[in-house]
Amino acid sequence: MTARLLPGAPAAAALLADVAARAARLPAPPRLVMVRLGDDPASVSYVRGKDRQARAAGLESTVHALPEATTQAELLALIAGLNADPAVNGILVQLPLPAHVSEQAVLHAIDPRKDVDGFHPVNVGELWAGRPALRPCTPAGILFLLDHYGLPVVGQRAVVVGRSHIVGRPLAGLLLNRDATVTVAHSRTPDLAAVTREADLLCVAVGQPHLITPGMVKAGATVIDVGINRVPGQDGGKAHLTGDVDPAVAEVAGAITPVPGGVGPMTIAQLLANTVTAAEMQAGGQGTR
Ligand SMILES: NC(=O)C1=CN([C@@H]2O[C@H](COP(=O)(O)OP(=O)(O)OC[C@H]3O[C@@H](n4cnc5c(N)ncnc54)[C@H](OP(=O)(O)O)[C@@H]3O)[C@@H](O)[C@H]2O)C=CC1
Ligand SMILES: Nc1nc(=O)c2c([nH]1)NC[C@@H]1CN(c3ccc(C(=O)N[C@@H](CCC(=O)O)C(=O)O)cc3)C=[N+]21
Repeated sequence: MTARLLPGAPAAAALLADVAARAARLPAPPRLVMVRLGDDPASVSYVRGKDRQARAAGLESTVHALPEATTQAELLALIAGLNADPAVNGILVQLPLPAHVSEQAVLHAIDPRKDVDGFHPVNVGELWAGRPALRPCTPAGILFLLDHYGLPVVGQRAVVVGRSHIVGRPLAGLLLNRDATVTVAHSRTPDLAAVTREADLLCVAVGQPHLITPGMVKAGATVIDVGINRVPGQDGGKAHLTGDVDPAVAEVAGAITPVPGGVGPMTIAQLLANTVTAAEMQAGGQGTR
């Protein structure tokens, strides 16, 4: 059997159509402001992609590209200004930050109502309490993708490999809120294969190329590959992106997301959806999901 492929593009297009329709109903186009420090090529490229897609969806987007040497106090002052500006609906500070800036201090400083990454402790708490709030983009995008393809979540044995604050933990929370039975595995999990083989729904967010091999996957399972690993080309060929899941897993799984072109596009679409949700909330509507 070869697994059904789950490309992100059609699901992202469906989400973006909804984003554009909701944005058009607001009194003014929602405004997203992104901040990045330094010139890490991956960060530059991600922020550029988000900026371009935001404009394409009818949102306003501003990027503050600050020098690597920006102090924490300067960054906090910028965030305070954005928090106070009623024309700004969503604020994203691209991670990772340089070592001299405390990620925690920055994430705590963003107004939770403008926190389109869903990383502020208030939004983290609301997620784990199962209450509406802004949700982290990659996990929320994964749930949208599963729903788009009609894949079940309720009652599924879900295994999340990875427990980061940006993917693994919030994904586990969202799956739990949707009535999956959730296990979270990590680098200290003994016999990872025994755990992953239990999964009907296996989500992998580790950052190790091809960590998950066919023998670690239950026949027919749905496999969500979050990993984005840049591997050097062979014999001077071009570098390319590959996931945390060995492509041979497609011979065992029932359905699988590609890398690139799987979860990545969902993350960006969900960021724009969160920006519209934030604008709706600030306009006094309900709008959290
Ligand atoms: N497609 C998308 O939109 C996005 C993709 N990514 C990609 O997803 C991957 C993960 O990102 P992120 O969550 O930020 O990564 P982190 O490095 O923050 O976390 C990695 C997690 O994997 C665990 N881990 C490491 N090695 C193993 C192992 N051998 N077995 C089991 N668990 C292991 C770690 O465990 P421990 O906690 O014990 O150290 C940790 O919890 C990366 O490739 C990243 O580029 C990230 C964000 C968005
Ligand atoms: N505050 C903050 N919020 C984030 O959401 C955030 C962050 N910081 N720091 C880095 C990670 C990573 N991340 C990705 C988003 C899109 C793709 C994506 O679109 N990937 C394409 C490929 C892109 C390429 O070609 O490089 C794909 O998978 O098809 C990947 C990774 C968001 N992150």
